[in-house]
Amino acid sequence: MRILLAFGRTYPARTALMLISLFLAGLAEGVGLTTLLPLLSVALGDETHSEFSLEVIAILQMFGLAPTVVTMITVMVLGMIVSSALVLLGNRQVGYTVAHVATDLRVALIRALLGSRWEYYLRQPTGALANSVATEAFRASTAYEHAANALALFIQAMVYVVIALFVSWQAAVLSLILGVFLLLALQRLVKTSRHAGKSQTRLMRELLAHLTDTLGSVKPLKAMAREDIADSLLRHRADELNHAMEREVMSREALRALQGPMLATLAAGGLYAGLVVLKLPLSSVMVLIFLVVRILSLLHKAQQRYQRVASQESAYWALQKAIETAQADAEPGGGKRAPSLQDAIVFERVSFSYGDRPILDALDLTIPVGAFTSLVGPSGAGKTTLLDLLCVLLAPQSGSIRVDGVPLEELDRQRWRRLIGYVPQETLLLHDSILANVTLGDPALTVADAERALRQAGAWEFVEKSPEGMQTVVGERGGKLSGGQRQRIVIARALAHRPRLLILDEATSALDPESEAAICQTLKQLTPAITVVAVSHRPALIEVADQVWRLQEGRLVRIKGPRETCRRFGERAPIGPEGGAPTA
Ligand SMILES: Nc1ncnc2c1ncn2[C@@H]1O[C@H](COP(=O)(O)OP(=O)(O)OP(=O)(O)O)[C@@H](O)[C@H]1O
Repeated sequence: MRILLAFGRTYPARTALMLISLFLAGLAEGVGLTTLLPLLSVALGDETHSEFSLEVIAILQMFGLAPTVVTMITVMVLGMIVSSALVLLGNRQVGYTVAHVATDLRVALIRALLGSRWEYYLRQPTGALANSVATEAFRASTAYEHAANALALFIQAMVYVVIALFVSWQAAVLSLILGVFLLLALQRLVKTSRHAGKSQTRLMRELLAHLTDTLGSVKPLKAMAREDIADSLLRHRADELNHAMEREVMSREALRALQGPMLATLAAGGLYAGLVVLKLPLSSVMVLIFLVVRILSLLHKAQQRYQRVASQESAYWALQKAIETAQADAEPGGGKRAPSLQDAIVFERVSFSYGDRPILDALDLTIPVGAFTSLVGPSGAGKTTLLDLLCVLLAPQSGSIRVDGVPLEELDRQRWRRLIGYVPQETLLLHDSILANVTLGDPALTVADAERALRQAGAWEFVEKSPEGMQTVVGERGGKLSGGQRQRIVIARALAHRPRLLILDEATSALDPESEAAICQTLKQLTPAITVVAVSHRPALIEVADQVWRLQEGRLVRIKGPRETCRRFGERAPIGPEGGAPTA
């Protein structure tokens, strides 16, 4: 029941209210039931009342109530009504907490992941994340529900034990011993469920991670008639998951099925012991049998709930671990200074490596504000890495990056990033309208902002012609649009919030030369209001650039850009040939 403690710490008020109402419910039921023995005693016409019956009758008389059958039935029914009302209150708390648990876990995981370092985020399979948000959060919340119910049933069983103690302590002790024996005998089935639950958690993560990857590459798989490979891999994992689920169902049903015969045997044994061995009056034996069977059945139900906890809780711990590891790898806090972007962004002897693999080697670069800077270089040279450093997604191992003389790490990171419009290599669109794809649901952006951005990106012509204009839905990953149209929408997205620094990573690779030339001219016109840094091999982006740098073997060589520009923007001595025709 570690999970209940964990939730108790997170939701102390709710948990306390739940426990108090469930305890009081058990107490109310117990008080109502105390009249059962004298009631039966009166109804069966016992000549001598048991000690317990006499005490109950004395208490009733103390409250001015005559110990008639009607009074005792009324007390019993009232006890049940109060108990049910309190159970409702307790269960309402459980229900509310369950809803909160799922939502809070989802939000905590998403926040932790979005706040984690870029390198950590890259290692997370998106399918596993989707699984955590959907299935694991749900299973974790049901684990809490079952744990709370198990506890409620256990409390109820203990109330009955206390009543049984008053009726006959021997019978109460006997039922407790039998109860513990029953629980221990069936503990193996709980263990099986726990193992099956753990396997389900692991397999579900793997399955969804694999499924997401496969769904992302359905087109080439279908085109090459290779979907059977994906199908068989998915089926293999699904079969394993099925097997784990079957094990869990089997142990759950076995536990449920064993309840009937075990309780019948114990009741028969109790009847025999009470009547023949202990020679108790029939009313006492009936009450005892009722109590023993009720205690055992409550304990058994508590165990069934506990079994469900055992099978579901692994999802909670897996989710909690995912949240904690993401939090442990959180982005270091940025600085407090407001970014200005008036003069230049300067890379000074910047070195970066992934593990022990060097990518950038004491690199120098000046990006003048208001200019159009292009970066070229062979695949894998580290161009995207350089852009990631600029967006503070990565941090250099040595050297410094300064914006108007202020080190990047001293700037307020969020404010710096808000100055950036970023167009990534992959044109990932949401399955939503063009408008939603441009604004990304940002309430600060208007339809007019989206239209302006679409015009700037050269997308307005085809958007206008689309049947529903900006409300046209682009399909899964933008599948209803051409590659070039998708790229233009992604460029519009980067321009919608009026960035001061536009970063383009192979942003025009899917465009035909004419469209590309047109967009490049538009992008060029954005300068000097916007500083543009573009990674590209395409002639058009190189032609419009004020300076072009080639990245090779971790160093930069300038291949275009007048010496005066460099001096004007305070750049150090150029490293390579300058002013020549683009050679990339
Ligand atoms: N997260 C990462 N972890 C480890 N290595 C990485 C990571 N990201 C990139 N690399 C490696 O670093 C090198 C530089 O990658 P980068 O994406 O910056 O190159 P690029 O010049 O942009 O290439 P391309 O033109 O093909 O996009 C590559 O060899 C790549 O394999």
